Amino acid sequence: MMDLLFKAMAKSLDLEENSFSGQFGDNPVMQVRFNFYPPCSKPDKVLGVKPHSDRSGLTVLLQDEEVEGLQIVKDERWITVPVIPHALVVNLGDQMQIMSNGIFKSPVHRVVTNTDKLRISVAMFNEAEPEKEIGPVEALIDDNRPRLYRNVKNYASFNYECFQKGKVALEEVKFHA
Ligand SMILES: O=C(O)CCC(=O)C(=O)O
Ligand SMILES: [Fe+2]
Repeated sequence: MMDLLFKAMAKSLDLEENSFSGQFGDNPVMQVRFNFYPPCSKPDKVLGVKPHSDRSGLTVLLQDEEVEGLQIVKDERWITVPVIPHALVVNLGDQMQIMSNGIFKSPVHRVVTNTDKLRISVAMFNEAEPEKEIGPVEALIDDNRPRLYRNVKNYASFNYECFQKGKVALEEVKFHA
């Protein structure tokens, strides 16, 4: 399914259809994380997850059926992603932003807590095979749109290291001529 989606995304930019899907390699990784957010007496001071963009190519998220908490930045404000029963949230991650040379965006998001309800979510992260180098598709680099990112291996673990240190991974992989 992911493969089809990546092929469609490549076609939408007039690219050869394997431009993105080929970069995920023969053994792409699917990581699953179960998130558990207990009630919190100080939601104005404590976040469930601090602001980040996902390290994945693509994330599929099943939110709690009743409790909201996920927020994204839009027009410099935090907007709550509504809970829609039985619906999945599909989010693009950093690896797609890198491969598309910044055309597809990996949005910054966070999770807020609340005083009386616990919240759970399940996130699936589709990532390139770790040892495979990913980078901007050549056809998306030209004089009008210079290369934004360098090629990287093991981006998922690099992103996690940056997150722990309070650094923004996408900034750290910027290309400097
Ligand atoms: O719990 C959520 O709704 C989102 C969690 C999240 O952003 C993540 O696991 O990367
Ligand atoms: Fe996330």
